[in-house]
Amino acid sequence: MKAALLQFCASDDPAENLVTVAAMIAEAAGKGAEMVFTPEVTNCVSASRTHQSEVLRTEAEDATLAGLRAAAAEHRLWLQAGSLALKSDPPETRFTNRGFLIGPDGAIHARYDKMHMFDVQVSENETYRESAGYAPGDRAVLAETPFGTLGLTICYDLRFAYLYRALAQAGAEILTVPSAFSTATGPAHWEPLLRARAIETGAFVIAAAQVGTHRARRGKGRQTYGHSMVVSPWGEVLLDAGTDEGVFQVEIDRAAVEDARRKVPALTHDRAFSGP
Ligand SMILES: O=C(O)CNC(=O)[C@H](CS)NC(=O)CCC(=O)C(=O)O
Repeated sequence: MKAALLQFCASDDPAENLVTVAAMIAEAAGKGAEMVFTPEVTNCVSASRTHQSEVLRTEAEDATLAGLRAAAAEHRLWLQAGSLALKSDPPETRFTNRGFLIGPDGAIHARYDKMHMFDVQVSENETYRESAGYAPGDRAVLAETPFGTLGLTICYDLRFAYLYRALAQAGAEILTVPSAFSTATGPAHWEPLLRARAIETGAFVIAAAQVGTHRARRGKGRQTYGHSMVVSPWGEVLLDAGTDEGVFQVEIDRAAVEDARRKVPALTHDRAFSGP
């Protein structure tokens, strides 16, 4: 499968971001991509809840989702919208951080709501309270494609290894981790966590990421780490996109999953244990 990861720097303006991402999807299609992966919060990177309340929409009314479905259908490719920030259906007043798998028919084949909320203080002046703005999901999601079974996760989920193990044991061959990783944690944590998840599960890890200093009309701008990555089931880094924006292509051969799991069948060696 020819995979294309889109790495870019979304602003807090969904209309502008849709123009950017639609052009990148067309570029990927022109290069022969069969499946395209976009980062977390493809539609809007914003630290202002007031601003988000104004520009975000429910899934049914979201123009980015409609635009991505149209692009997938136009170019006849599979598209993973890493996530979109959406308004939730009432009575939930917080937003939802939701990933989508869209088929070449333009239909939505799967949805995943991010489960783990980034509530951390990474430094004296850098605090995140994702759970104040977003309602977490509570369901792990597998999705079938002609190129293999996907296990859908998002960003901070990456730190919860048992989620990836559960997805792989349930059949995932490709684990996706669309992200907007912080520049405080990225340098030390991003690559080793992605490689560990691939090695532990014998699955491909595909992580399209936001990058750069995000322009914001309202509230503080944010910085993200970039380094969109693809890791093989053996743990090798097949792609590290660095900090440039662009379309990055990688060939994914699902036979590598079987090969890695035949050599090291750790996924079948779990032991029940008592304590601690
Ligand atoms: O806030 C939004 O609109 C969308 N959500 C995000 O960007 C989230 C929460 S701030 N980012 C992460 O999970 C980064 C995790 C991370 O950097 C780590 O685990 O170290």
